[in-house]
Amino acid sequence: MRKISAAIVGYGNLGKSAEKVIASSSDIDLYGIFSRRDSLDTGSPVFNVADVEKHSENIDVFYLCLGSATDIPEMSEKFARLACTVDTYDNHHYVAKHYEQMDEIAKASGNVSIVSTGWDPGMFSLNRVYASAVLPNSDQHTFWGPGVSQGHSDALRRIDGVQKAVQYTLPDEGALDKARQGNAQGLTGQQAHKRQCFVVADESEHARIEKEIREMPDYFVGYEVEINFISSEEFDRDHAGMPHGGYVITTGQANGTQDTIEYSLKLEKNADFTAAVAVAYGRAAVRMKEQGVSGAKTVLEVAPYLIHPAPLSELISKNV
Ligand SMILES: NC(=O)C1=CN([C@@H]2O[C@H](COP(=O)(O)OP(=O)(O)OC[C@H]3O[C@@H](n4cnc5c(N)ncnc54)[C@H](OP(=O)(O)O)[C@@H]3O)[C@@H](O)[C@H]2O)C=CC1
Ligand SMILES: N[C@@H](CCCC(=O)C(=O)O)C(=O)O
Repeated sequence: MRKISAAIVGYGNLGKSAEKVIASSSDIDLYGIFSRRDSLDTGSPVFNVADVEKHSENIDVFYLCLGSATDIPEMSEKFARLACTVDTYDNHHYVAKHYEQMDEIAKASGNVSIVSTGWDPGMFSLNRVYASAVLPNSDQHTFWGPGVSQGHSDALRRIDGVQKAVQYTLPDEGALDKARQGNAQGLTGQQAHKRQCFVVADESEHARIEKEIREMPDYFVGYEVEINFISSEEFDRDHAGMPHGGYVITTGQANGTQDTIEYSLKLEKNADFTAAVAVAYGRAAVRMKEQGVSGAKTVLEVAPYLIHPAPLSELISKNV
């Protein structure tokens, strides 16, 4: 069978992880990496994003490993005109708008754009829907962390004057217990998490940067936010890891009897897992296009077998 020809767009944490996942996927070849920078520290072919049209005939799917805060809204449409795309866009507030915009372009170009893959949105979205479908009057809560949110860290790094930054999402353990016991009705995500930031910047910029963080909609407004300015040395020493994870907890009743559904992830490196999910969805994008589908799709609309490298018959006999 012909291998899928894939390209990575953006070579940050996610792009680097996607490169490794593709290298270990026997059905996918990496055509190259498109970046806004001219040179990257990689053995893979590197091209400038400005030249993408020259290469697009050779590419089945673009993995858009770009930041959600500003890159995806500004750059994703161009790639959907050229081939299938997969992204991990995670600003929940604007997912529906992003989906609509990508749908229009992907339909017009005859491609499939799978939006907002990864784990949240992504695997957690699937689990929220599976659980609420079978327990319709349930109480459902999502908890993240403790761990590094790449989306929030990227948003911090987009602030003028920020040299390095990371954001840890810290769940309220008491709220987590209450959700497991079915006693957390009305609890919001903002009440259940604290956002802890470590930022490297010139001292003269601290006050302005702190204000911009606290006033950033969708990412920080409404949360308890802790901001720590630290030295570049301390940052490199203490904040190199990228663990994360979390839970989707659903409690409710089926026919008057009590049920709890819990899906959990414990990730040593957020970027590696997120890339693994995105790369799997690239398979689905290419297969759906071959089946005559076009337009944008969320993970809710992609049949599970389409993301798996094994044939459907094998999956049925082993797993059903
Ligand atoms: N849905 C989900 O579950 C998840 C989603 N995500 C999403 O993934 C997005 C990307 O995260 P992440 O990879 O950590 O973000 P990064 O900040 O590491 O990378 C974002 C972009 O910045 C550019 N960049 C990276 N490093 C440098 C550098 N040293 N100098 C200049 N530019 C650089 C790259 O583009 P270029 O090569 O063009 O310069 C890259 O594509 C997040 O915004 C988040 O929304 C992440 C985890 C989970
Ligand atoms: N989209 C997240 C993954 C989900 C965790 C999360 O949303 C958070 O920590 O706030 C990320 O970018 O790391």
